[in-house]
Amino acid sequence: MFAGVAVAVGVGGFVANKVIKKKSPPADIIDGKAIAATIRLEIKEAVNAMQAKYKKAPGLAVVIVGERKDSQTYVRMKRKACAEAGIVSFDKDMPASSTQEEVLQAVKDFNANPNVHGILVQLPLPKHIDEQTILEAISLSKDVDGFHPLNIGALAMKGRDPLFVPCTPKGCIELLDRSNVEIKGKIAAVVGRSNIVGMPAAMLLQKRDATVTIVHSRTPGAESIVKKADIIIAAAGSAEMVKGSWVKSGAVVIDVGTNSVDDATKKTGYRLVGDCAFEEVKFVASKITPVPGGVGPMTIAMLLKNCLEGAQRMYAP
Ligand SMILES: Nc1nc2c(c(=O)[nH]1)N[C@@H](CN(C=O)c1ccc(C(=O)N[C@@H](CCC(=O)O)C(=O)O)cc1)CN2
Repeated sequence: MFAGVAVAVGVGGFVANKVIKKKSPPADIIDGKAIAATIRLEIKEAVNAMQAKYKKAPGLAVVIVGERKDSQTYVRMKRKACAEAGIVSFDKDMPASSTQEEVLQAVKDFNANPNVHGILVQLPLPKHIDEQTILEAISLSKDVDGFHPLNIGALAMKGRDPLFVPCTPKGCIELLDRSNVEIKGKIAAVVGRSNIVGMPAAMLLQKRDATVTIVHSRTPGAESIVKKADIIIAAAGSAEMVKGSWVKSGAVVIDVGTNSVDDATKKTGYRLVGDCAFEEVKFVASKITPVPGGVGPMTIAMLLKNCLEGAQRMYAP
């Protein structure tokens, strides 16, 4: 943000009023990587305690269908995080040619396995498989992604709580809480309305007594709506869409986007950017998450947390 400051400037005995544009100091960075690391240690301790008490470790089934590079990276990260936390991962890697029946069977087998407390099917699935059918086949009590319609339905209802909350929106709220950002009574804008992030994030904010508007690709005057918000969750999947001019001075900005843009200066040929124009927004917001290193690591930490909670419910209901 630029604040206009009127100062008296003396030039050779002549004093004139001049407006100097002074840049606000940059926002505090909400370090999702560090917060996620702390949470993962907390989970590891809780897993050790569960081992000591029940002689059981939480088990997470991770199903991946196909060879998408990004999905393989995320699944590798999830399995590594499980191993570090003492959570046993049950791996099911299926070729892209797998039929819907075969994927359904994998889910049913994990539903029936008492050592599996959480089942995650990495999205997106190949086009010939109906995602919704697969997600609805996951046992409610093992739905660690929180994508089952009954879990989503409970999230939408006043006075009801789902068994599991989707990991990325849960991570956004955890980032706000651990950064001492008050949610109650605040105006919030969620940019994006996906089932995985935007819509559940809006419901979570509302459950915490924020007044929430969801802004999407068909919203007229999106900028002026976002500009009223004290808390912005940007989850549109559109690189650097939220500009500095969209953000109210002092707002808290949680950027969920991970968009890769070409960058010839990088060894990889690309770099990751969020849904916010970070270099502009950081001079307007009071707190902001970076990309990478903001919400992404929290998605995995929350997956572990959901799996632990699922196992705890089974052994100590
Ligand atoms: N079954 C699910 N599928 C998908 C989900 C999900 O929650 N459940 N979310 C996304 C992808 N995702 C997890 O699966 C995910 C995305 C990003 C990150 C992350 O840590 N990103 C890093 C950058 C990593 C990189 O360099 O590529 C960051 O932001 O710092 C973790 C998990 C879609 N599918």
